[in-house]
Amino acid sequence: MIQVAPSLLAADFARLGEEVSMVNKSRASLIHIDVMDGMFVPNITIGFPVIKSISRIAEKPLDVHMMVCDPGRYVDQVREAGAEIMNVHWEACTHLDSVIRSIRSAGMKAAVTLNPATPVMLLRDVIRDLDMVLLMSVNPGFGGQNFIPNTVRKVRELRSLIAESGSEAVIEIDGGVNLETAPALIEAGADILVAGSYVFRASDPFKAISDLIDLSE
Ligand SMILES: O=C(CO)[C@@H](O)[C@H](O)COP(=O)(O)O
Ligand SMILES: [Fe+2]
Repeated sequence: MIQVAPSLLAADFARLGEEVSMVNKSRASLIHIDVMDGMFVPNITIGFPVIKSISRIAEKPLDVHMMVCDPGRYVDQVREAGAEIMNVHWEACTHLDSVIRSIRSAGMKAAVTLNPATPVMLLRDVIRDLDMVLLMSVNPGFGGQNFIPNTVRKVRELRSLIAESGSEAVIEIDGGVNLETAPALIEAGADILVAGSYVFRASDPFKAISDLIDLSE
């Protein structure tokens, strides 16, 4: 069954506690948190003090998506903030193998994210060391963008790479996910769908999460 990770980027930050409580009570599997530094991507979002506060009330594991330059600098801070999964961009790491090792040594699950223009095959030599691969289905930096259809082909390619290599990595997709774009992703082999605007702009966010999960039944 498909899993859903609501992205808090689309939440109302003035009511962040209530939004996290909503996710706690929903059928979502993870809480997705987008950290942006204004360098790797043009936008700036939230940092460690906010993640720490979220982790105090969150009843689902925190999936922290680091859209920052040289994310290996922050492994200890991400762990101390309460993350279970640390997602780093392939494009932001000069020494990716070493960053993956330090994330796992810190006791977190290691995830690598690929931008839409970054080929799946570039993960061939690290795929067995990953717990998750996140494919961006929009260019990172902002919520509410349109889904890039080529992602579906990348999911299939990644599914084959995982099978051939004997990796246990799960496939997460992020950007423009909704009831129209999700079916092809599920069919292609995605495991987890991140959804921001689709969930938090819905009149009934609980139902929105449930409807996405029910697509895979
Ligand atoms: O990482 C990002 C954007 O860079 C995402 O996690 C967005 O927050 C997804 O938002 P929607 O496209 O679902 O509105
Ligand atoms: Fe994200």
